[in-house]
Amino acid sequence: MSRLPVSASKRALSSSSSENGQDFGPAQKKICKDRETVKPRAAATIVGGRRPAVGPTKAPISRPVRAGGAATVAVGPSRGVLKQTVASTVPKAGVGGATKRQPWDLKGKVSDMEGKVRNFQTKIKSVNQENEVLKDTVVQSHTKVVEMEKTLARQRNQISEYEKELQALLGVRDKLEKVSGDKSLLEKELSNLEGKYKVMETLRDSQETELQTLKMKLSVQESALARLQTTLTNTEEEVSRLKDTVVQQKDELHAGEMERRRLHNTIQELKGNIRVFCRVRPLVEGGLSKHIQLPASDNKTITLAKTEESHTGKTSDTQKNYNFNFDRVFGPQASQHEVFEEISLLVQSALDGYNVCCFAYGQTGSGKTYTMEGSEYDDYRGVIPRAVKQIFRAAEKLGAQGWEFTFTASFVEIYNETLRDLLFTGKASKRPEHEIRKSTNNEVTITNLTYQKVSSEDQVLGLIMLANQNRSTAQTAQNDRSSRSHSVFQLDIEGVNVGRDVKCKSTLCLVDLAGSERMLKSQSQGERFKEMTAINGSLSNLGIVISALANKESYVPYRNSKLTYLLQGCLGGNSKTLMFVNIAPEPDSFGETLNSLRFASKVNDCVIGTASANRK
Ligand SMILES: Nc1ncnc2c1ncn2[C@@H]1O[C@H](COP(=O)(O)OP(=O)(O)OP(=O)(O)O)[C@@H](O)[C@H]1O
Repeated sequence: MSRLPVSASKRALSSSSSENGQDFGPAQKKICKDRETVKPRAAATIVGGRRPAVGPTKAPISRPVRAGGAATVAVGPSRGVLKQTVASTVPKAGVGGATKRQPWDLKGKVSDMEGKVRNFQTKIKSVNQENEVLKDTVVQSHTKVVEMEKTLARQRNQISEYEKELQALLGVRDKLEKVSGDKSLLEKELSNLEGKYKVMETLRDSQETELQTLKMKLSVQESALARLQTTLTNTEEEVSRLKDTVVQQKDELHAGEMERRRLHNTIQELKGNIRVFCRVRPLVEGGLSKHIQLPASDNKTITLAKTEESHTGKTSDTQKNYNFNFDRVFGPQASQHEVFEEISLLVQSALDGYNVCCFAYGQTGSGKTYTMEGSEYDDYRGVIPRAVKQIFRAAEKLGAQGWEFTFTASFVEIYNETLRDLLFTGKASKRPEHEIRKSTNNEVTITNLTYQKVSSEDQVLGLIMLANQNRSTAQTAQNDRSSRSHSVFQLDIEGVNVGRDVKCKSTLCLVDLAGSERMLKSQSQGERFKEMTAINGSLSNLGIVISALANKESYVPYRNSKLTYLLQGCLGGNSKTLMFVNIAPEPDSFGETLNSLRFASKVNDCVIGTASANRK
């Protein structure tokens, strides 16, 4: 039998049956009573929280169970209950069929059939009731489903909101993590800063202590300063007095300096504006040969003694003496220092504004270069380096009196009447030619020559070395060239005393002449002859010029040789001249020595006019 809800016709059948209640009698009433009692029993089943033991109830009843709740429980009476109810209403004998009707017992059979019909009707009723209950349950369940869907939708909305919130919270968490990272960094920094702060505090404390100490010192020094200021005021007054004195003394000093120059010059004039010193070189093995005699008591005389053998042998050998007097004669033992002492006064004159010329004359190997240049070792330095040293030292001292000096150096060689710049540093192929020029104010200059400004002794010594290199290069090309050429070192000196408006200008000229030995014309040829002619010409012209100056002749043949032309400014009226005559002591040099001494003696006899300083 179907448990689906009973169709309307069946329900009508059932209700009609019910309306015709008399068909069922008390049994029908019992069923109705049962229906009233069903609900409380179903409710009792709910209390247990378990599905009621209704037995084979199928889909229509069981579906609402999914929702759980009271609807599921209010299923209505179980079939067991119904069966029990029906069974109790049907008389056992008729229904059970235990007793088989006789074929003829039609009445009995009808009665059984009626009993069966009643049973079925009761069942139908019960099912209908059950269906009603189920319908209610379905409606309730549906309502609940709708509510639950709404709830579900709300909850979904809520969940999505929660999810959004969660997303937002995740962002917050990231930020929080970052902030916590920053925080730990800041904490570290803070701890560093705290450490530094502590150090600073310690430092501050120590500095405060130091400050206190300094304040104390300051107050002590302030009182000292006050005392010093008083002293300073007194000292300033004293200084001002002293300054006046210094100015006065400077004036006196300047006057004294001018007086010194005047007296110095007077002494030089008294000594003669041209002086001749004789210097005798030692023999190679040391000492002196017999033919040269230097009286011990006197350092101004030299005697050349010549022994002439008797030709006949009957008479004894005769000795002929040649005596010469000079301003000074230096023996073979004389040191470079001793020699320079004698001419240092002349060097001083150069700074005072007088032209000074110093030259060495003598045969080859007699010691001219040794006298003028010497060697690089201090004790053996010659006239040129010593003069330079003296000049720079004296200039420095005069600086304290307001003098300022400028120095210009040049170094020239005269070989075969040709000029050669010994300070030239360019290529040999580009060596320029030189000419001597005389300006309108009688100043002699050489074209294309190196005029080097110098301000120290070392600088000049460097130039002398350069000149020697240039000379030795030429020497390699021609043997003994240096012996056959004149070398002229010139230092132009310009001084100015700005405060006193005084100027001076002079030239110190130091000359190493070519060897003066004479050669027989028959012995010299070609270049040698030319050289000899040039040397002899220039040296003899030097003698002629000095002699002309001494005799105050109207014409002085300066231009007859390059040497005298170049030395024009340093010879004559406005200059002081010193000549070294160098002597070789070997007996075989006797002739040349005699010639040299004779030449020097002539020069020594000359008195060249009175020198006047080049002052403006
Ligand atoms: N007074 C002296 N004391 C010691 N040695 C000297 C003296 N004079 C010269 N001599 C030495 O004699 C040698 C020749 O001297 P020096 O070269 O100066 O002669 P010189 O006249 O310049 O010759 P030259 O004309 O060839 O240049 C050198 O070795 C030098 O050192």
